[in-house]
Amino acid sequence: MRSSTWPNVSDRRLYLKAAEELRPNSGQWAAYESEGHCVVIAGPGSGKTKTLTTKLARILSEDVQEPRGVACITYNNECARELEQRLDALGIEPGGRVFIGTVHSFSLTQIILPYAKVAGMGLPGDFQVATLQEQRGALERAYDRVIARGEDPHRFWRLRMDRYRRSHLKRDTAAFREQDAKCAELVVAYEEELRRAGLIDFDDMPLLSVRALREHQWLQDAIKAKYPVLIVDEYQDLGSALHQMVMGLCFSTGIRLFAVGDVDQSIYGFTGANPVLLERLSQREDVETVRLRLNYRCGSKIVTASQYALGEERDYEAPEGAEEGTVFFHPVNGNYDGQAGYVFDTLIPDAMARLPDLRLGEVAILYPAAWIGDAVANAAQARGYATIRADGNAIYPRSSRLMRWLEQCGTWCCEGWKSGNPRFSRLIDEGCRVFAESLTSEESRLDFQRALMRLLWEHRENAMSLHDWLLSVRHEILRELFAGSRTLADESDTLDAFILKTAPGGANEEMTLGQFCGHGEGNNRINLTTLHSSKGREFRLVVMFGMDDGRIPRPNPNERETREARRLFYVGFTRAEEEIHMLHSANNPSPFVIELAERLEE
Ligand SMILES: Nc1ncnc2c1ncn2[C@@H]1O[C@H](COP(=O)(O)OP(=O)(O)OP(=O)(O)O)[C@@H](O)[C@H]1O
Repeated sequence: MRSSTWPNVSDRRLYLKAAEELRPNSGQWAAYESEGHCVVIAGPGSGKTKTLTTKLARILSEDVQEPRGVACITYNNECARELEQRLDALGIEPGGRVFIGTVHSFSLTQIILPYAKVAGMGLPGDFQVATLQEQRGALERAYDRVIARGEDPHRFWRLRMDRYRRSHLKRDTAAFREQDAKCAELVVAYEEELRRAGLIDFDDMPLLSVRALREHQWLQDAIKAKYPVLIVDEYQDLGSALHQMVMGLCFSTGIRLFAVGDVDQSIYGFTGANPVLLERLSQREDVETVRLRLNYRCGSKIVTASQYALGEERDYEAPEGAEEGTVFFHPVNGNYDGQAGYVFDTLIPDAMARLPDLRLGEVAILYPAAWIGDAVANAAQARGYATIRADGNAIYPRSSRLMRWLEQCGTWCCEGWKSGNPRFSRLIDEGCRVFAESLTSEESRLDFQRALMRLLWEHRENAMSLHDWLLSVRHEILRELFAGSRTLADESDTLDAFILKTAPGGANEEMTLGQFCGHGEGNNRINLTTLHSSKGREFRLVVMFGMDDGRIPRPNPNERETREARRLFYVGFTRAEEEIHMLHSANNPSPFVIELAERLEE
């Protein structure tokens, strides 16, 4: 874990330098200087994350004294990963005094695991986090008990039940019982089935935490003692549970809040997120609200066009002297395989000729759904382009904390041991976080450190079979750590599924350790991801692939779905710095593309 002298002086210099970049922007500077609750609401590329990370560094260095710290909550593991990278550039690593993670992991690691027993959450001492299989079983049993109409409960009820659970935090209200009575019964039965098996699931985590916080003022005080400041990124996408938590922790207990978000980038309504909560927060009198207008990311033409992409007027603009940027349209005939071929045979080579210093790592191809990405990934592979894929069909989920840690360990074996990137101490720190439940004593952490060093040192070979490497790590390091953990069952399944893919006869049997961690290509791989997962990121050149009617928006959308699809289109569009390429079927463009082209024509 991090030593107590952190952040050190050189780190301070890093954030002070970053702060100087905020100074000319009066809004960013006001947020940086804020002393009470502060909410920054602003459009894409306006520096929300930059302001948030610089402010976090300042708070740690100047406001919050050891051993107290700061909790920083964001939407999903991808966003957490992005934040960690940006904080790393300011000399800040998570761990010790800084929590960076999702609302679920905050609830689990900071509230449920330490306090479940004393707060009387009604969980057995050895409760476990349910695997997907266990959740399915609980839903089937609950469905048979209270509905039993012969439908497939996963297909017809899962989403509906999840949304209901997330939007109704209290189980003892008339609204919960009556708004959708059948669903309410199913929720109660499902939660009973889980508890009967000694399990909690993902959605239980914030729900149980909010309930416990509401019931016990001492619990709120305990969280405040550890984290006197709460920082929230992407507030618009965090649902009512987090909002309730913020209301209690910040406005009744006095934890200081620093939150950023953008209602126009709210794209997770289908999971129960509600952008109105952010507006509501900003209207409070005890909150300083800062709005930002400049978009530092996108060229000036792209900033203007982004408002056509959103379909609403905004007063955003690029800073003076910004490049223009260009919007390209590519109507292409044929199926997705053919269109993906066009990207690698024509679009990218042309772009490389126009922008000779463009690196592949600065290019992203975004698509509306992971299965569409398969066509892109296959076309790239067939033409020898290296890619890095971060959607649900990637060969392993990049959002998995364990897999990220393994990637880092692999990088250390390939070149990191020589270059110090990543440092070995970093692997240990992150490993201690992932396996916090098993590594509870100084002695166990030292054993872990020794065993990991021995294993990685003996496996420093880029060309070695990934399968052999994974098996060794699984066997010699992870087996015991998994056994001592109640929360890593899914991570362990993810790893085992990946090990199977790399086994003889598996789809990735040829994969080497070097390929696994991108050795030799470094960051020089084209980024492939869904529009959803592109949130918070930026690239010099963005291709929006599959921008067809029926894909975005989906067929027969209602008004709410159309609005959310439009915001998704806007999120993808605003990832581009210099060039944005709209690729669509020649005879079936999305209505959003048509409107964008018409307005640009005007
Ligand atoms: N004051 C500034 N001066 C120069 N560059 C800046 C400034 N503020 C932000 N930037 C740059 O603008 C880009 C966008 O910043 P950032 O990612 O923080 O924006 P954001 O508001 O979080 O965007 P989004 O909501 O689209 O994810 C980054 O490259 C960042 O370094």
